[in-house]
Amino acid sequence: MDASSQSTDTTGSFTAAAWDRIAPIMAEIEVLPLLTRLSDGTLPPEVFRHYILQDALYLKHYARCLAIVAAKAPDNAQVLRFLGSAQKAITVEQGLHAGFLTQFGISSDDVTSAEPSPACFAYTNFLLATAYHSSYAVALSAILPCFWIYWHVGEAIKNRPAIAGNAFQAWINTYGDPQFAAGAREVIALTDIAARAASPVERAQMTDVFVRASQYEWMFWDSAWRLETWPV
Ligand SMILES: Cc1ncc(CN)c(N)n1
Repeated sequence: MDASSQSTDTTGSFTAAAWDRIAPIMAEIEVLPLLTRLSDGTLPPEVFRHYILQDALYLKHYARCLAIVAAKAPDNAQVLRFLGSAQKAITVEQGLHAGFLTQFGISSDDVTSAEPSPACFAYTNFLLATAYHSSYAVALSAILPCFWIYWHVGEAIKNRPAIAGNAFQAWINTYGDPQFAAGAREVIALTDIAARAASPVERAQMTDVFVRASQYEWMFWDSAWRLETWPV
């Protein structure tokens, strides 16, 4: 599936070029065992438990990154648009997490006391550092893969034949939901607006952080599949 098949006309835009740049990463994401096994319902529960617990930690930091990016927006209209799409994404995902945490026997104490995996720690720290220290345009580009890649993956899995009794169906429904797609589309559009106002140097930084965040998306799923913990 390419960017345009998701009915966002990004032709010739910054985001279309950025999406092309991550094509090799997307090809690797599409064959990740965690996602293929989630899609056919055969993912071992301990892997999903690890993933969803790490994801709860991730989203806690991600929500703060979104707030920082919103605060950097150049005008009130963009602050409000960005906060709206961020709020939409967080609310949808919080609903999903609440259901899964219960389904997989994870308490709020487990979430509070959990240690981030190396991949989760690296990704969230990269996003927080970029949000704090970079311009609005660069920070926005760093947080975009989180929306866009999940939208892409959710859409691709949703379009496969549904497996009766798939324990992970709610995950597929959330990221395949038109509401999630709408939030992602808005952030893509805002990123293109920011890119048009950015200098060439800033646009190069935007591409760099977009690629780096996409690499971290791959690493996050891969690390959960390996039940990654700190080696020492
Ligand atoms: C690691 C990660 N990346 C992205 C998403 C989708 N917002 C997520 N839930 N978790």
